[in-house]
Amino acid sequence: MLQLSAAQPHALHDVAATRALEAAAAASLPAHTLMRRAGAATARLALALAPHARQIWIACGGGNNGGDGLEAAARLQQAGKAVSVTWLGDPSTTPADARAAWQRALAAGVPFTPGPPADLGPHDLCIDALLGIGLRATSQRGAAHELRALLAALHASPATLLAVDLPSGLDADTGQYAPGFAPDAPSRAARHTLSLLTLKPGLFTGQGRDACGSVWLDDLGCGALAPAATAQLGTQQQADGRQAQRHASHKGSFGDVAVIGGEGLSARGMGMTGAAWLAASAALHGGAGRVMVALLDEGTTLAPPWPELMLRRVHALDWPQLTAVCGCGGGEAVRAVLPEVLARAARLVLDADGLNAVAGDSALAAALRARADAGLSTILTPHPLEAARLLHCTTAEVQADRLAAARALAERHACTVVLKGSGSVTATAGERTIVNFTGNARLATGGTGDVLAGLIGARLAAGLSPHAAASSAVQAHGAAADQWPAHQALTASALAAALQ
Ligand SMILES: NC(=O)C1=CN([C@@H]2O[C@H](COP(=O)(O)OP(=O)(O)OC[C@H]3O[C@@H](n4cnc5c(N)ncnc54)[C@H](OP(=O)(O)O)[C@@H]3O)[C@@H](O)[C@H]2O)[C@@H](O)CC1
Ligand SMILES: [K+]
Repeated sequence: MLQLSAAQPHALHDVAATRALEAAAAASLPAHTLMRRAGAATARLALALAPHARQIWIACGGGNNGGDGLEAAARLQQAGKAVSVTWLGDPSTTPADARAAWQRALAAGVPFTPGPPADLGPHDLCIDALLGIGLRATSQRGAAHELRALLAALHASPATLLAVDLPSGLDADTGQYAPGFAPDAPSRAARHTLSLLTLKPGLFTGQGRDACGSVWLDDLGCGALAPAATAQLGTQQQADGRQAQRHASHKGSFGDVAVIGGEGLSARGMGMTGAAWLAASAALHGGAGRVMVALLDEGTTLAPPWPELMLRRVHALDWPQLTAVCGCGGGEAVRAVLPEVLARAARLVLDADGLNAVAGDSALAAALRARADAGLSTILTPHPLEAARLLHCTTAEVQADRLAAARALAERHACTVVLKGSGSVTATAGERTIVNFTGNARLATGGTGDVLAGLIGARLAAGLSPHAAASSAVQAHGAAADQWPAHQALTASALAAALQ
């Protein structure tokens, strides 16, 4: 068993791949072995998480996820713990593995109760074994009401919560709760999830991170049988331009980045030059050799906030040599320069208002699509609303399946897509989709998206492939936030300066 960290990448398997592994493993092992291992792993983690728990309440559903809970109950009872189980199953209809586990729990003397003990406290433990990967949009046997009542009790309890396989009601593929399953309020209790056999993508994106808390994996001894991963959690740390180059380097060795954005105050009375400066600062601190800034503020001449930055007009950019980061604070002014940017930038990171402009203009969308045919690389960095505009759907539809949305965008525009949000997703056609595991809610502050765009630009300029540049920058950006001192405000400009 291991506790997940961002230190190394992990394979992710969707439900179909996990089911295939489960079938292959079950076929090669004596009956009930997998569930016994699952129950043993759950009991082991329960004892490690709450060694002094006075009470352990296990809520078990009528399927095999409930069977895992029953198996754990038997073991915890044998270990001398005060366990109680609420089981929604029916011995005549429950799957064979779960029925065997129920019999073992009965034989071990586990007490069965209709609901949770009245006085569960913060030092106690609840185990959520209501629903695993067998979640369906609607239940067929009508136990749904009872199940939701037990889930509400788990969510409201002050006790540490350990979810078996995944938090009940969470879709393992998408990271979205099925309707009616999400907690009413964020929990203050500690949360852990013990993923069994495989790690599923839904644990790490959308609502998954908040639902799961700390994630643990036990492959039940079947890791060697695992099929090809369907996605990947995290990525290898990539050497950026500075580390990859030889001692005899010069500023041209690390690539040029040109940030194009920052609508001026005079255009519509809303100055957005800060976004361009932030992206430029991130590119500079992220290792770019030279950083140019082309502000969309015709008529105004501003001194750059750092002397290393070079001001340019868009028409004076040396397109074949540079990586363009376009759109940060671009407002409406970016629309006018996009035809040239899309046609000429050798490498392009398109962000924010650049994406909105493409979403609303079929000629720009066609120009974006044509870049791939011309051998020009492009990375799009939408947040969910921008992705929805590009896909001509709602934000809720994007969030309903973030991996699918990122893949659809990558396919449609023949480029790399970073779909931002909790568990950012990097997708490129023909590459393994990567779900990011770094970052936290402190990044939800103005300007951090501009910083990310600039950092991606620096890595693309340094020669990484679009997929590697995007995924490694997302990981480094999140890691910088994870390492941020608790007592220090996280601002986008400080984040840009702290990038490595
Ligand atoms: N077999 C093995 O060897 C291994 C299996 N493993 C474990 O099995 C888990 C998968 O088990 P599974 O396939 O039985 O599905 P599971 O997650 O228990 O859900 C089915 C139950 O949920 C119910 N239900 C569904 N939707 C509902 C809804 N919307 N609202 C309300 N109820 C709903 C459904 O009720 P029904 O709709 O049939 O009335 C049925 O009772 C997996 O996650 C892992 O933990 C591991 O131990 C590895 C070895
Ligand atoms: K569960």
